[in-house]
Amino acid sequence: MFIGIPKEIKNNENRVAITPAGVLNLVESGHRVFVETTAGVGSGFEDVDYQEAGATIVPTAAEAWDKEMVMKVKEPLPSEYGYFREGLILFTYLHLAAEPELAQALVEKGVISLAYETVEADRTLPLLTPMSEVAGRMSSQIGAQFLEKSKGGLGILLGGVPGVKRGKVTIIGGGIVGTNAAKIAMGLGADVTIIDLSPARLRQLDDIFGTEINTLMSNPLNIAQAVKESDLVIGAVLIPGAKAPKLVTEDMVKTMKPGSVLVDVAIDQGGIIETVDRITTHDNPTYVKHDVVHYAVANMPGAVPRTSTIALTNVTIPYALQIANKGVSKAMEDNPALKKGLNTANGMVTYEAVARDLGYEYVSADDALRVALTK
Ligand SMILES: NC(=O)C1=CN([C@@H]2O[C@H](COP(=O)(O)OP(=O)(O)OC[C@H]3O[C@@H](n4cnc5c(N)ncnc54)[C@H](O)[C@@H]3O)[C@@H](O)[C@H]2O)C=CC1
Ligand SMILES: CC(=O)C(=O)O
Repeated sequence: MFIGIPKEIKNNENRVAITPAGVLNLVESGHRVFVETTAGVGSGFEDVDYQEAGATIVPTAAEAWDKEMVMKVKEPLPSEYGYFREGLILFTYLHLAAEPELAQALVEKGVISLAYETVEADRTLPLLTPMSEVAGRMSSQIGAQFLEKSKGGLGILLGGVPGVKRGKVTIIGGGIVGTNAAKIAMGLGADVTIIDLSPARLRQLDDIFGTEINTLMSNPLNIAQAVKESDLVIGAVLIPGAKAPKLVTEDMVKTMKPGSVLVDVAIDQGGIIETVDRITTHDNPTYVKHDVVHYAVANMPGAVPRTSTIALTNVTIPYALQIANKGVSKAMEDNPALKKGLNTANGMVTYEAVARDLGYEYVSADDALRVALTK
């Protein structure tokens, strides 16, 4: 199979969808990889590194996009929709429930799109996990920074010092992002509370962290109380594929101390905080509303591209190899985890939560692919 790797164009997105080691893997299996020039530079990989691994460097995005399968990191931006065409296999993060225009373009053009974030194996999301680990760890670091006075924050140190109270951090959603946010916030010495909807998950968190953290059941009363008392709130909820529920209301935000900080990591699925009304960028990451600092960057791992690119491609390449070796239909037939990744095919929406949230008819992956075979 011919596989194209365009350079990422989102603001400050320095990750790339493949490393030279990944190229070698694909080339050794008989495939050809076409990498847009300088695509890897932000992650520390030069064109020559890819060439030595067996890739062909192409001078333009168009020459990466015209291959049978395109691998990316972030969801395509409107300027890339022109590259879509019937039968193109697109393997990347998509977050379609929060990206209706992108969903429409993929459907209209008949793209076979597989979203990293909905590939699901044994109730885990293996292609989301490493980036959630990165973003979770970053969220506490970032929150701590924006609590500094010069950054618009309250002017507190999360760990306090002897004789001075520690800062309070509330993490809503105790999955991968939440657990990693808690590790770093606890390491900084903060007083940490995790809120989750799943009693089983709260029990696991209690087993992991012991009495060092507080766990709370997710309900509007507990969230309101915790948000009011917190210096930093981190949004880390996910309902796979679906638009994130608004769990922190504007009224709750108004009860926070001026200079408190909200980091809505779940912004890539639309965000869980009502006052997060825009996606921010690494160039301009925050805005202030009701005197509270809001951070809503949808590609947080893009700020640490070397770590993130390697972590991401460690998990994506084995799936890309299955698609390239067997063809997309057989690869999905053999691997139900990959089939869960299918979001659109042949003009149909094949992920139920995306179809429901965006108002499309849901067609199962099997039915959508059957239509393709009879075309
Ligand atoms: N902004 C960024 O750069 C990045 C954002 N993310 C996003 O972070 C979000 C979280 O991802 P993960 O931690 O990997 O998901 P996860 O599936 O590991 O964890 C989600 C948690 O939310 C909990 N939950 C569901 N409904 C809830 C509710 N009503 N109240 C409280 N908890 C609830 C679940 O029980 C689960 O423990 C996703 O939207 C993901 O796409 C991930 C990486 C980077
Ligand atoms: C998960 C995601 O969208 C990211 O890492 O940017």
